Amino acid sequence: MTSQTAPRVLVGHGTENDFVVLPDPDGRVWPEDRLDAALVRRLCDRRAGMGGDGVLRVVGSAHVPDAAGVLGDELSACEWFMDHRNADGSTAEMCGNGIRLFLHVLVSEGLLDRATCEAGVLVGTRGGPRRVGATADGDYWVDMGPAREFGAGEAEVAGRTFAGRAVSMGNPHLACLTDVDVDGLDLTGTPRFDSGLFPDGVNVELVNVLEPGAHVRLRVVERGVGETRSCGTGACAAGYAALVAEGRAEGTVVVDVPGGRLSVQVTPTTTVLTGPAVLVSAGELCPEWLAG
Ligand SMILES: N[C@@H](CCC[C@H](N)C(=O)O)C(=O)O
Repeated sequence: MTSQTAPRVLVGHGTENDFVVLPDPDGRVWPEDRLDAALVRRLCDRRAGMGGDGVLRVVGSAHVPDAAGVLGDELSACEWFMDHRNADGSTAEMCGNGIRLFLHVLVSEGLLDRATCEAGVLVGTRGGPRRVGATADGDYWVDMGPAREFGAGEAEVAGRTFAGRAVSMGNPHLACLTDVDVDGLDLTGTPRFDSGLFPDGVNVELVNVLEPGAHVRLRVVERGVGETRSCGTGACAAGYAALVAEGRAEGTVVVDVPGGRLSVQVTPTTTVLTGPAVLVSAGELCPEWLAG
């Protein structure tokens, strides 16, 4: 079979935020009109598809029509582009767990050598270029740039109202520090929020502080997905909010999520997220399923 009839597909996760990964180096396997929102929803379906919180297309930036617009002068510095889709088929500007898995896939698929990966590379995203690299112990880090706070807001979720900070990590977040035990919340519903503050929707983080400015527990309801077991950009927003609550502009915060543990290092100009990336399986999509 050729790649035209049976495209390669991988499944992996970062702290159990899981993704269907589609290698497409020269952009010929999954052009925009083929990988449309309906197919993304089918791929992410946990019963009738591969199953995942989203899709990551691994594509050369030169083959993404709108890459020049988001990467500007740095287009040529970003050989690769993380084309991220949420499970509902929508696109997002950034994905902190996904971009670590993206780098892991570049190496495992032989598209990037390990030494370059360890040194760190710029990857294009719809939120702009992000530097990503590997740690000596096999984890991955990504520099998201500074957390940008743009107001205060509220979300109604689990029958309660939570107040939080509106924070952009490239994508929008409402990071709510709360004394309500987040482990006891039913997060199956859709959060209500101020669409004036968040015209493009929002990811809602509910955060218990375990150690002020140093350690938090997080649950998250993601835009375009629902509750997930982890959100890397959400962890960054939560880490930033936990530090600001202590009057600090920098520090390192351990973020426990249902799917594991992440580390977030904040300075006024950078937010470095570190955590694992795990590949679970690799194979081919069945042409019969694709045609269905
Ligand atoms: N899980 C991701 C974020 C994915 C995008 C998000 N749902 C959005 O729409 O902004 C992460 O690890 O950051």
